[in-house]
Amino acid sequence: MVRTYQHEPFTNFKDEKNQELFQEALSYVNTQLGKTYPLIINGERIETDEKTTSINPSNKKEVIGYVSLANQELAEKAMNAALEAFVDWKKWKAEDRANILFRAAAMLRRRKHEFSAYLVKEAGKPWNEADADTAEAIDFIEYYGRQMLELTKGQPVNSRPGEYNQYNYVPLGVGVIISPFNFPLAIMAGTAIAAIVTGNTILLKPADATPVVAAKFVELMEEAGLPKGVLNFIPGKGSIIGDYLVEHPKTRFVSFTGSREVGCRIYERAAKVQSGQIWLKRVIAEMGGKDTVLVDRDADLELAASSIVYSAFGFSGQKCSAGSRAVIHEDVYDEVVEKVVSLTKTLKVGNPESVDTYMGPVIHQASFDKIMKYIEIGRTEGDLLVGGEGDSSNGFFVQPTVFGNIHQDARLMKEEIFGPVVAVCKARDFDHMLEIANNTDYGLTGAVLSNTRANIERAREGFHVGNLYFNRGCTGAIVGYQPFGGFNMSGTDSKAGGPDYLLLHMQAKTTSEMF
Ligand SMILES: NC(=O)c1ccc[n+]([C@@H]2O[C@H](COP(=O)([O-])OP(=O)(O)OC[C@H]3O[C@@H](n4cnc5c(N)ncnc54)[C@H](O)[C@@H]3O)[C@@H](O)[C@H]2O)c1
Ligand SMILES: N[C@@H](CCC=O)C(=O)O
Repeated sequence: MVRTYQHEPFTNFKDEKNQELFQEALSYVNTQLGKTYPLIINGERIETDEKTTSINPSNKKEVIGYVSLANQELAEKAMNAALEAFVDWKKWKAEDRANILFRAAAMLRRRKHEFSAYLVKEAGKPWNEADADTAEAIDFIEYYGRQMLELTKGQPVNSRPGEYNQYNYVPLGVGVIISPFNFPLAIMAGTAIAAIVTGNTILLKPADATPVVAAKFVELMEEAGLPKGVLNFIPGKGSIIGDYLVEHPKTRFVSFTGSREVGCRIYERAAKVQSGQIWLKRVIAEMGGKDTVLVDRDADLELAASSIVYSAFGFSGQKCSAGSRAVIHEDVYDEVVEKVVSLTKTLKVGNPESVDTYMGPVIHQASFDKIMKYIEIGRTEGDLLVGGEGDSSNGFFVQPTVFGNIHQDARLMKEEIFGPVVAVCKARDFDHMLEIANNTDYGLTGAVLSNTRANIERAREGFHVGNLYFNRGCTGAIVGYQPFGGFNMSGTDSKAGGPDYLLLHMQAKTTSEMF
């Protein structure tokens, strides 16, 4: 019997033994840099002339790997491979599919630090963030494997005398999985695995900046026993193969995680029924956020300050869940801001290969430029309290930045920056705090620091986000504990790591037999 799901514990890097092991993993990954990675279509390795160079965002000169890029012809080849593989894979027993996942999870657990070390090098994640990303990937695999074992039983329905009714779930078909750079292992693996364990076959297009860790994961899934053609690995440019596959008449569903701009584009294009298409495509789209930490007048102010700081600056603010705005009751505003500023000043920014680095780089030049542009906007919209500087000479480093006295309707309060910048806004009372909390197009995460039960209950009902946290920060959802996904322009609220997630990859079939 499969043991009960429990989330993968995080590594304690205060323990010197763990530090040594992680250092060894980094050294090993250093010996692996600069390799080339092919597409994998129906198990066949295909090298293309056009390749993307994946670099270390902390050190632009360091190449993590060269990764082949698919064109439309190869995307078509991958589609055909996935269509063919679907014929057999959909008939596999759920237990057999789940067992491949459980094996993969065990293998990934054994190579945990190695995968995390790739995340340090390719995504610029500090050790603890990399470790959490790998742990979450393991969690998704373990959790979805178990969910499938339940879902395969179907749901009970009533039958009249002489009749036998059944209600079961069947897979959809070929899915296109498009993943973002910021959880290059967890979200890539979680979205891919959910589609596969439910009996679909997939085309996996990883993020442009982080294809190597995805390639390593695909290799691992092959080693775990995944049959050829079930997972086809096709890195490529969104504008070339992304649009092509989203519009393809044989695409049955698209599972996208990324920006609002691209998500909306996919949603619109997938909705158009193409010639030869015999279904309405499903789209799972998990998009951006503009997430808020609210601080009530009676909150624990130390906890409030640390919740603001760690929600804003974890992984350099590059989380859809990042607390990029703080709304503070006017009675405690000055005190909380002072604590936020002094805590921010203690954060060590630098190369994430060093164990004591709190914040590494942002992902690439375009991101660096965008964040620096928002810092300029912030200077005109409020008071720069700390940070504000960036240096992209060797890597893409931006100092953790806090702006105070930002008006509730300022751009810094409304637009996703996706970097280490937090806007702080003063509120008159709890009503005003809730009004500000709901004043964006997004609805992903939020946190409320309060010791007033009535206010907590009002927020529970009236703070319109998919993931709402009380007396803690607004990042760090755990698979199976805090299913994750947002409202409004944050996406389709798919709730990754939740009990309903796999159903999005299946359709229900009713059968009724007369005896
Ligand atoms: N809601 C969530 O669960 C969640 C989780 C992680 C990240 N995000 C969001 O993701 C964004 C950051 O990630 P990103 O910068 O990688 O996002 P992005 O939208 O730039 O890219 C995401 C993926 O879409 C692909 N893509 C680009 N153009 C495409 C097209 N025309 N057709 C198909 N695919 C295309 C990219 O190559 C990449 O693989 C942020 O907005 C963040 O909030 C959301
Ligand atoms: N699930 C992650 C965020 C994923 C998006 O970037 C969290 O809860 O912090």
